Amino acid sequence: MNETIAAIATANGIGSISILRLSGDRSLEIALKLTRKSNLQPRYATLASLHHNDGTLIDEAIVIYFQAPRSFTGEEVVEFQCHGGYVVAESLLRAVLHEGARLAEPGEFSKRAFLNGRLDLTQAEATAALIEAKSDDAARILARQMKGELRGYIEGIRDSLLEILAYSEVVIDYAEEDLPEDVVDQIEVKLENIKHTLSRTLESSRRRSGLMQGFRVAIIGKPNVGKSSLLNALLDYERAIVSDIAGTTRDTIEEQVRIGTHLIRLVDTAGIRNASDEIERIGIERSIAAIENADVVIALFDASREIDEEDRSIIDLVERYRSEKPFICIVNKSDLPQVFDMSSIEHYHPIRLSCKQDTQVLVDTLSSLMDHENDGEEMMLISARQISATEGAVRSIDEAYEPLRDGELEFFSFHINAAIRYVASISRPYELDEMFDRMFGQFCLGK
Ligand SMILES: Nc1nc2c(c(=O)[nH]1)N(C=O)[C@@H](CNc1ccc(C(=O)N[C@@H](CCC(=O)O)C(=O)O)cc1)CN2
Ligand SMILES: Nc1nc2c(ncn2[C@@H]2O[C@H](COP(=O)(O)OP(=O)(O)OP(=O)(O)O)[C@@H](O)[C@H]2O)c(=O)[nH]1
Ligand SMILES: [K+]
Ligand SMILES: [Mg+2]
Repeated sequence: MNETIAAIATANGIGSISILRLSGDRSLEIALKLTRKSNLQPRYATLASLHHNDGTLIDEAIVIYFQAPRSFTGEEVVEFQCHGGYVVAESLLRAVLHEGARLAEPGEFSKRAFLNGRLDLTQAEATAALIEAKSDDAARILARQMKGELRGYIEGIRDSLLEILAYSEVVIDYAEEDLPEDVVDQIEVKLENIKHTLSRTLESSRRRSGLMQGFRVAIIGKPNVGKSSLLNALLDYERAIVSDIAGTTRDTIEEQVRIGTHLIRLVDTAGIRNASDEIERIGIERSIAAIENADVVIALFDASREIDEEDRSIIDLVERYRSEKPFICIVNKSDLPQVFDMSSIEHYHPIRLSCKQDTQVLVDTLSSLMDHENDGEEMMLISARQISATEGAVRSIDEAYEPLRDGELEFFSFHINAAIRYVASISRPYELDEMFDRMFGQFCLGK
């Protein structure tokens, strides 16, 4: 008999309804006691009065019984939908604890669902992330992963690697001779495909990492072009200090803002200046760091001043990095007399605007750029854990080629085994049995 766990599943605070969940062997028994009913029909919403042991009425609530294994955790589950607020659900919780349930640890319902094979780790991670998602884009991908999209992808790769490993193990154990040349070629092609798939996933996950935490948009430009003014305009409040003194912003400022359905992390940097002294040099380095850490870069120029050396060092940076990431060139202060020579940046398709008046044109540009970034339906890894495991798998596959060609199948198996473990760790642990099932199932070795 396992322990029956209980928790209030809804947020703490005033709301019309709260849900309390029970999971474990004694869930039904406890529910029957509180409802004073003789039975609860599985998966039916039943209106019932709930009572404490001493007969005090707790609430009138909706009760739903999920009979094992057809429940979220795979165990016996009962849900109570009671009245909200601070008191009722707490009182109900005390009642179920009194009947022998214990308070669940954080994540314990999901842990049980995982241990009972209802969820794999990608689904558990996606569920946790979905609850914290900050944008529609992230939520869309996470909802699909919660339903098993990434799980299916990982299982497919695990299966292909397992097939290769099982084959290698059979040859090691039972074949007298080396692998024929064409078989080596075939295995190599299969490995190459797997590696290619994983590498593409890694690449697109890194490229689109902004989806989860918000796209980082860095604003660079020489002093006084209006970087902080632009940040404030996009945020719609006076976050950064703005003044006509060059070098007002000394440290990097970062703030989140929603643009359309997207979440953006805006980064205001110190103005880039020619490296005449130590402090200014640090300013340049900070801007380069900002570019390198950004998903999108806004390069800002000042329409009311002549183009100068400082602008040129910005243009140099645009030129240097623009093949690596999207740049948006903005010529600010369009409300003032226009002095800036546009021809020097014409081929970057600059946008003219005034931070003092209207930044909508930039908002639209950013919005369509983000829409475009999210187009890809490629598989996406959502955590550092998943990424490092995938990198490990690619590394292990790389190390497997040489022993395969040299006919050293023990070493080959060793590396494929490592690759499987890496891939498996993303979803659910690998068990040796799976390989044996493959080996004996597929190759009919005796009976
Ligand atoms: N009231 C309530 N709402 C909820 C949840 C919950 O646990 N309770 N969920 C909690 O996260 C989410 C829904 N996820 C769920 C996933 C599986 C099962 C479930 O009973 N699965 C069974 C039966 C499947 C079926 O009948 O189609 C199973 O997998 O065997 C329930 C909820 C969001 N909304
Ligand atoms: N007329 C006009 N003035 C602007 C506009 N945008 C910014 N300014 C002014 O330009 C000056 C510099 O603005 P900041 O936002 O501090 O410029 P910055 O690029 O952050 O400057 P540093 O942090 O010193 O590098 C301030 O006096 C702003 O009021 C604009 O669109 N039109
Ligand atoms: K300034
Ligand atoms: Mg500033």
